[in-house]
Formats: sequence, structure tokens, C-alpha cells
Amino acid sequence: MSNSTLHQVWPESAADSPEHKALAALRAQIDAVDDQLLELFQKRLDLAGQVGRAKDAPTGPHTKLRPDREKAVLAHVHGRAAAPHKEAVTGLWREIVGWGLAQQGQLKVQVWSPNEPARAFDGARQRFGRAADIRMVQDAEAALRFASDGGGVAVLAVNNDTPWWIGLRKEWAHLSVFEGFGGEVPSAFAVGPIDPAALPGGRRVVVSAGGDAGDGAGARRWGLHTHHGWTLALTEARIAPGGPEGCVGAVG
Ligand SMILES: O=C(O)C(=O)C[C@]1(C(=O)O)C=C[C@@H](O)C=C1
Repeated sequence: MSNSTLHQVWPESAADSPEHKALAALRAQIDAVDDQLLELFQKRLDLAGQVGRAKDAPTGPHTKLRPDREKAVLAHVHGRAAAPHKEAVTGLWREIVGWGLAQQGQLKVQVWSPNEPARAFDGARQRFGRAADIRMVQDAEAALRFASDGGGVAVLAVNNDTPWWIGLRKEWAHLSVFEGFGGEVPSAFAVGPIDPAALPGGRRVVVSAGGDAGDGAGARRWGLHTHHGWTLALTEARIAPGGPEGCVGAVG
């Protein structure tokens, strides 16, 4: 194709066309909004860094991650967002909060899911964002030890052969479940040394001997798995983490 043909298809005067001017004006508005967003995002990052220094954790053995606060932040923006933008806003804020947490130290996540590794990895990435260092591991016990030693958090699949949740009532009693992945009946859980005061206020996760979650009358309960007489369940009963009913955490 010769230059003269090109000129015919896309004449120089197109730069002055009303369509081009309208496009350029819209892009100029986007540039201005980007400048504002950039300033506000960096301000938020700085504030998150200050929050990290101000809050107590981890003067104790807990991580800086505050699931209750993250849930409140996400609910707030989701509630304020216009209906067509709610999904986009929620996804973006997950990332924003992930980068906020990263100002306090990069979150490390070990994911164990022998049957559905890609699904579990994707769930972890969506939940903790690009800022987190997320790795697949081969050993659920090692992932729990990693979390217990303060290395980060573990995402563990509910798997027939490895009833890791029983350990939450035994050697890993200081770790808490704080997130479920896979919908109403989770197929994996996030576990970490979360300050019990910072657990999300959703359904409680219960690990009980003999299959009785000890619910109050009328509270809904989802049995997830039973192994050697130990049952993993979710309940709507308002029981206290660490209490005698076998509550090992909560999912948002
Ligand atoms: O509020 C806090 O504790 C924060 O650290 C800030 C922030 C956020 O960016 O909003 C970041 C990480 C926490 O897990 C919760 C919220």
C-alpha cells in the first residue's frame, strides 16, 4: 500500500475531527483523574504504614492482618458503590487493602491443595492480592508450622486424607481459621495467627469431637467433614473462638 493510499484512508485532517477532539478531551479527563487517584492511593499507602506501626499486633504472636477491619472496609465501599460498579470496586479494594497490608510487611501465603491446586491458588490470589507472596506447598503440616512460626498464613484444602483441622484443637490451637474459599460450603480455609479480636464476624468454624458442634437451639450448621470422630463444621451460633464448644475461627 502506497503512502498516497494511506493518506486517503486516514487523512491528516482526522486529528482535527470532532471525534478525535472528543476522544482527546475524554483522555485528558482520565489523565486528571489518574493524577488524583495516584495521589490518594499513595496517601492511603502511607496511612496504612502508619497504622501498622500504631496497632498492637504483632507485639504479641499475631500477624498484622485484620480480617474484621478488611471486611468492614470492603463492605463500606461495596455499599457506597453504584450497582454496575460493585464488582469492580470490590475487586480493586481487595488489591488496595492488600497493598496497604504490604506496607506493614509482605504477607506470605502457603497454599496446600493436592486435588485442586489452581483453584486454591486463584482463591488465595483473589483474597490476598498481587502484593502477597503466594506459594503452593506439598505438606499441610509444614504450612501450619510456617503459620505458627510467624511466617505468614496457610490456605488449606478440606481433603479426605489429611484432617489438618483436628490440629487446630491440639498443637495448632493458637492458629485461627479466618477465611473460607469456594462459596457457601468452603473447599479450603485460610488459617493464621490472627488476633482473636480481629476475626471476621461471620459464621463460626467448629472442630468438635463426636460430631456435635454444640450449637444453640435453632442455629444453622453445615457439617463439612468428619475424620476419626472429629467433625469440621460451620455454624451460625454466636460462640466464642477458643471456647469450650471447639470454635477455631470464623469466616467472613
Ligand atoms: O486497619 C488496619 O489495621 C490496617 O492495617 C489497614 C488495612 C487497610 O489497608 O485498610 C490493611 C491491612 C489490614 O489487614 C486491615 C486494613
